[in-house]
Amino acid sequence: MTTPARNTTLTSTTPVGAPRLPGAPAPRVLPARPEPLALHATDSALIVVDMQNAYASIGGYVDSAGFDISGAQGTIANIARTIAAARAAGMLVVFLQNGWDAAYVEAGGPGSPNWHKSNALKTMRAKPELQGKFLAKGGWDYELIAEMKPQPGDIVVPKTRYSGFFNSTLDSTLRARGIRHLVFTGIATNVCVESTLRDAFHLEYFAVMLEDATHELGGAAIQKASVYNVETFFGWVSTVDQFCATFAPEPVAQPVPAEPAIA
Ligand SMILES: NC(=O)N/C=C\C(=O)O
Repeated sequence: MTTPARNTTLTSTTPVGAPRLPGAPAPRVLPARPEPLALHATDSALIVVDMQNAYASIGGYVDSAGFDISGAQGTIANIARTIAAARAAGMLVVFLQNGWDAAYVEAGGPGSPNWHKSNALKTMRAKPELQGKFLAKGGWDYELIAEMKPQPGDIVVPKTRYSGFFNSTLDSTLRARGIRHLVFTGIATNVCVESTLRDAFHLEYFAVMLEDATHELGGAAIQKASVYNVETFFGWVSTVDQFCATFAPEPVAQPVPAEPAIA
């Protein structure tokens, strides 16, 4: 089977974005593929997906289940930069946090596909000595990593399935604040990031993924496929540098000193 060629023909330089009221201030324009995105810090949210020990730390769930997260350190640094830029610009920061109650009632039993597909649950069933360790509320694995502790003004949304919109407060939290654009970062690109971003598309949000602030589960080809899906079907793709440059503080105009009077 051949990999489909990257669709490079349907690009444009005209920015797109949510409609604005007449008289609204000019938006910032984020360079993105396939088109630049016009957005304000105040009608946008940075979504940080599942930056928990389970997904980003050695000894956490995905590492223990055999996935390669050796590239996660670079992703962590890039997300930390993005969070700092978003907070400085006054953009809402939302942390998604994946997992279940300590008794795993929220995970579902054999009647739930989640019980069969969750590699956390499967790994714990295969190794009973790990039972209770992965993604259980109150445990280290469930915690957000040290580099990404929420600050006052940030919002944490717990979730029990891959999509952050499923059975959660995410949609109402965003709508109540007039948010129309979502900037996606986190782990994993091809699972919880893409699932949440796809649902965002169906709920009429303009979603952009910062490709170097995400990390895949499954290898480089999987990252490429997910980026292709987002860019071609569900949203837009940009980078951390482009995001930080777009939302950098605007230079403040300095008063011009008066000419000395000639005697
Ligand atoms: N956060 C994620 O992308 N999670 C992926 C797999 C899992 O939670 O089992």
